[in-house]
Amino acid sequence: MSFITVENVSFAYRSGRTILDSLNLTIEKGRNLGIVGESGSGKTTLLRLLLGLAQPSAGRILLDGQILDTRNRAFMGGFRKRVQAVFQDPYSSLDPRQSVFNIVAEPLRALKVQTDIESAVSEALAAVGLPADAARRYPHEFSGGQRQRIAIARAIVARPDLVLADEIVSALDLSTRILIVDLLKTLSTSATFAVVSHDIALVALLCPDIIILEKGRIVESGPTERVLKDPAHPYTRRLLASTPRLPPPV
Ligand SMILES: Nc1ncnc2c1ncn2[C@@H]1O[C@H](COP(=O)(O)OP(=O)(O)OP(=O)(O)O)[C@@H](O)[C@H]1O
Repeated sequence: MSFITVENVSFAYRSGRTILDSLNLTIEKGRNLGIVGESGSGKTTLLRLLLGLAQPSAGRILLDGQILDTRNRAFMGGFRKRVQAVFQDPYSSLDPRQSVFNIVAEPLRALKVQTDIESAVSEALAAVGLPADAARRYPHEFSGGQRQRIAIARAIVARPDLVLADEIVSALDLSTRILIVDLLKTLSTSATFAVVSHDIALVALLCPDIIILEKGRIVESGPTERVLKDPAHPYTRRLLASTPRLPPPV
């Protein structure tokens, strides 16, 4: 069974315009999903729905067959432990007044996860390649790439099944991007990632499956290798044409 199922999901903000239009997709455990589309196509809005930060205007999202209902507090407690997120900007996403230990420990405390917090934080920091003494320091002492590692440590510390990653390397320089992509590849053995990006090349490195969003609609989806080799939709072809160089197939 799919871990996440999105069934006929539409979404409009209060202003009324439809932002997502009848989306259907599934996320299988162990198969990272790339979500690609131009600016404004609705990628972040879709992630907000998948995170339970907003409720679809129509349709439904299922987690292991159970409806994601943001008003169901009992369900949301378990859901938040299983689905975590990392956002684009490693500068604004970390509270500058909190130590790295407190930042990484936050989901464990908020979700009341029964675990040894000290060792869970050390394990998460080690998993993202940061030294143990990073825990005592503060975000401003770290580079952009290291901050993104801290944000990733926070996302994985409660051992979620799914991590939603929204343009998480776009604020970083090229060499740091490559290191973070390598890290996500390694972490993909223990969590599934849904990766939002403008960058098809990056998605190709990480995600066996892809959806292409245009103006809130999925215009193409399937195995990334197939979509890249033989794009069926003109919008996908345009996106591919604007990608300078593609890596070898996944
Ligand atoms: N809070 C909001 N109220 C009204 N409209 C919004 C709101 N947030 C986003 N939108 C609109 O929803 C559409 C989709 O935005 P979204 O951020 O999901 O796109 P995106 O594909 O993630 O874009 P980008 O790549 O630039 O981040 C845009 O037209 C945007 O203007």
